[in-house]
Amino acid sequence: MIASIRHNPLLGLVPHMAGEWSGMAWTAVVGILNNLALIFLAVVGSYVVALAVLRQDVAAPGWWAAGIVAVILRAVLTWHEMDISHSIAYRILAALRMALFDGFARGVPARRPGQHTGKLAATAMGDVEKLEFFYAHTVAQLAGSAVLFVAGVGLLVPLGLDVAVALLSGFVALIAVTLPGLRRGAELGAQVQDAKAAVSVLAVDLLSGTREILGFGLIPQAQAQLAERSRAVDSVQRKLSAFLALGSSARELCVLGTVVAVFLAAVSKPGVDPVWIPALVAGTLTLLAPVAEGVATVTQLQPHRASALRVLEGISLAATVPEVEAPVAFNPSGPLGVDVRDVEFTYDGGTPALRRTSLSVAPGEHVGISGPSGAGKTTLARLLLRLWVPDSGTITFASGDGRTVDSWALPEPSFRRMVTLVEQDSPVFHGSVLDNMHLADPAATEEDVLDALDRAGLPLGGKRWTSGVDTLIGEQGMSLSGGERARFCLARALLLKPKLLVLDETTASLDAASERALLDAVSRLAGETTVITISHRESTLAACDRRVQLGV
Ligand SMILES: Nc1ncnc2c1ncn2[C@@H]1O[C@H](COP(=O)(O)OP(=O)(O)OP(=O)(O)O)[C@@H](O)[C@H]1O
Repeated sequence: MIASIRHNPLLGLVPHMAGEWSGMAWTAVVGILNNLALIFLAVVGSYVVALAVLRQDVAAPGWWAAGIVAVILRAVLTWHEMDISHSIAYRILAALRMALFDGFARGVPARRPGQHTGKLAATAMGDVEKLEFFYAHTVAQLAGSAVLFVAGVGLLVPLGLDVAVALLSGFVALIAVTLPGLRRGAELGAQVQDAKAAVSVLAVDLLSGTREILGFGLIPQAQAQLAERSRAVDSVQRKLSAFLALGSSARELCVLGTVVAVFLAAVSKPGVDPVWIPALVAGTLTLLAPVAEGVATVTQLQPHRASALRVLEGISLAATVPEVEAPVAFNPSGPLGVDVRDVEFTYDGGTPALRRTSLSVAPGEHVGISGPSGAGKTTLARLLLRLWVPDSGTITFASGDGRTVDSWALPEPSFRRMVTLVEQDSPVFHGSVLDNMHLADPAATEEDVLDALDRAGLPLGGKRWTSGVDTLIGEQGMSLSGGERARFCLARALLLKPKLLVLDETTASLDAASERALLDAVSRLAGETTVITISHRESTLAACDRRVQLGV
C-alpha cells in the first residue's frame, strides 16, 4: 500500500474525497466557460478597436451586445467558480482531516520514537491546506487550460498550419524553459516543508515544556531557537520565491515570443483581413497565459506530492490493534475476572518489555501489582486495555458464572465499556466538568456525572464548584490539585460502571489524605468491579486483597 502511494500520492488521495468528484468536475466546466468568455471578450474588444482604428468604422450593434454579454458572463462565472471551489475546498479540508485523524487515532497509540505531535500537527494543518487548494481549484484550472489549448490549436489550423505550429511551438518552449529547473524547484520546495515542520515540532515542544522553560529561566533561549527556525523558513522560502519568479519571467518571455510568432505567421498570410490580426493576438495571449500557469503548476508539483505523501501515510497508519474478526457477545452483569497466560511483548525495535507473564484475577478481586521500574507493569496495563497486542500468550476474561472469552473476541464498544484504565497522567481536557465526563460517556446526564464524582470521593460542593458540572477546569486540568485530578479521572472511569478497572500509579503523586480518599472510593467498588492496582506505594498496595510482583 505505502509503496503504491509513494509512486503517485496525489492520485492516492483522490478516493478519500469521492463525495467531491462531481463538484470538482463542475468547477472545471465553469472554469472552461469562464476562460472562453475571457478569450471571447479579448477577441471582440480587439476587433471593435481595430475596426475603429484601421477602418474608422463603428462595429455593428451585435458586436457591442456580444461584448456586454461576455462581461456579464465573466462576472457571474468568476463569482460562481470562486463560490463552488471555496465550498469544495472546505469539504475536502474536512474530508482529509477526518481521514487523517482516523489514521492518527488508529496508529498513534503505537508511538514510535520518530513520531512527533508537531510533525503530525504540521501535516494536519499545513499539508492539508496546501492540498485543499490544489484539489478544489488547481486541478480544475489545469483541466480547463488543457482543454482550451487543444481547442485553440484546432481552431487555428484552418487559418494556416504555420499559425497553429507557432502556437504549439510556444507550448514546447514553455516546457523547455521549465524542465531544467524541475529538480532545483523540488529541492527548494522540500526544504521549505522541512523547515516549516521543524518550527511546528519546536512550537509543540516549547508549549508542552512551558513550566520548565519558566522554571529554568530559558525564555531567551526558547525565543532564540524559535527565531532561528523561523528565519530558516524565511530564508529558504525567499530562495524558492526568487527561483519561481525567475521561472515565471522565462515563461512570460515564451508567451510574448509565441504571440509575436503567431502575429508574424498571420500577417504573412495572403487573404487574412488585417482588422482581425489584433483579435488573433489578443486571443492567443489570453489562451496561452493560463497554459503557462498550468505548465508552472505541473512542474512545481513536488511539494504537493510530498504533502500528499505525508497525509496518505497518516491516513494509512497501520492500526496498532487488529479489527475484531469474529466478535463474541459477552456481557456479564457482575465483575470480570482476567487470566493472563504466558504473555510477552516487545516495542518496535526494543528489548522485551514484558517477559512471559502469567496472572489470574478472580471476578471482584482487588489485586495489587508491584515490581521494579521497567518490569513492564504499564505495558501489561496497556495490553489489558487492548491498546497493544501481545506478541505471544493470551488474555482471557471470565464472568462470575464461569463463562470465558478471549479479550480479542470482544466487540470494541462493549470492551471499552467493560474495561477501563486510569493512569497517573490521564489527560484532562480544556472545558467543563461535563465536557470531560462526556468524553467517557456522551450520553451521561448531570445526575450520572454527580453520582460518579460522589463515588470517586470528589463531591461538587462549596465555592470551588459554584457552577457545578459547568465549572471550567482549564487545559490539562490546571485548576485541579493532584488529588482532585486523580479522583476526577477515577470518576470519569466510574461513569462507565466498568467491570474491570486498571489503576496505573494513580496514587503515585498524592499526599496521604488524597491517597486515602481515592483508596476509599476504590474500596466502595468491591463486589461490582474487579480492580487491578499498579503501584510502588506500600500504603496503596496494602489496600489490595492480594499482591503480585512483576519482573522477579
Ligand atoms: N513506547 C515505548 N517504546 C519503546 N519502549 C518502551 C515504550 N514504553 C516503554 N518501553 C520500555 O519497556 C519497558 C517496560 O516499560 P513499562 O513502562 O511497562 O515499565 P514499568 O514497570 O511500568 O516501569 P515504571 O515502574 O518505571 O513505570 C521499559 O524498558 C521501557 O523503556
